[in-house]
Amino acid sequence: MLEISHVTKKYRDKEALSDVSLTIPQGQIVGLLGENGAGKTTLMKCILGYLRHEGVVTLDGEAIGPGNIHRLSFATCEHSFFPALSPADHRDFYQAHFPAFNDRRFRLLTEFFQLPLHKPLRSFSTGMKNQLEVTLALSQGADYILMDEPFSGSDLFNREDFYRVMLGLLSDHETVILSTHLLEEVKTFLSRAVLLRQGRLIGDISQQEMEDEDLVTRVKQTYHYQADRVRKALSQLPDEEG
Ligand SMILES: Nc1ncnc2c1ncn2[C@@H]1O[C@H](COP(=O)(O)OP(=O)(O)OP(=O)(O)O)[C@@H](O)[C@H]1O
Repeated sequence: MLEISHVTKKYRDKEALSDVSLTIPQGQIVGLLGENGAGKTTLMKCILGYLRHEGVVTLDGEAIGPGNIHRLSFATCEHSFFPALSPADHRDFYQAHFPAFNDRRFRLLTEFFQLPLHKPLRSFSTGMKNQLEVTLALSQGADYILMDEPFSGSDLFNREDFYRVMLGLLSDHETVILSTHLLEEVKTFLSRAVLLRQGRLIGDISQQEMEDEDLVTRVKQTYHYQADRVRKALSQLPDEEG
């Protein structure tokens, strides 16, 4: 059980997270949703202990630290790997550091994404780098897998097929916390959707609620989506551009 209690994070005078509390049991696929700048990445980094913050994050009652950090993995869209090393080099590094590393899963996912195993990452496209991030996060042997917009740069077919492969791979004790803007694509398989706005937790939607009401409609209502903002923007164009 991951427990986030009263987490507040300030970057100088900017409050990026305000008193966020959330309990995430094992086995859920949690969508972390919110507008640009809502605090999704910041929350993931606070969970992982990468950022100093107020409040407490615990895993099965223990603060996140050297004794349990291996139980969390992170696929970041900021790219965390060594550009001169290949996927195979990264696999060796992970195998040496994470006793529960799942090599079968690594091979399956690198084959699925058709990632060249022996080329340095500097020769990879953005989508390929993200795919390796996801592959390693899912192969580490963690039971809380955090993914921050993992599909940016991946084409539609790779994303849709990947969701299916991921759902087939995950075991009951694995939890995925997935930050994404691709609501339409993920709404069918989320077990829960957590909504952030301006650093505050403003919604926690269960699977049952998502079955009762379309997630995209609910999100638009929650964020007071301004349906006429496109018309307003276009109406400000001079005639010759319109
Ligand atoms: N290193 C930083 N220094 C100062 N402010 C920051 C820093 N990182 C993030 N912020 C601010 O904190 C807020 C939350 O940012 P964060 O990256 O967590 O949002 P996000 O929900 O992940 O956004 P996006 O969907 O655009 O990736 C934003 O206002 C952002 O400008």
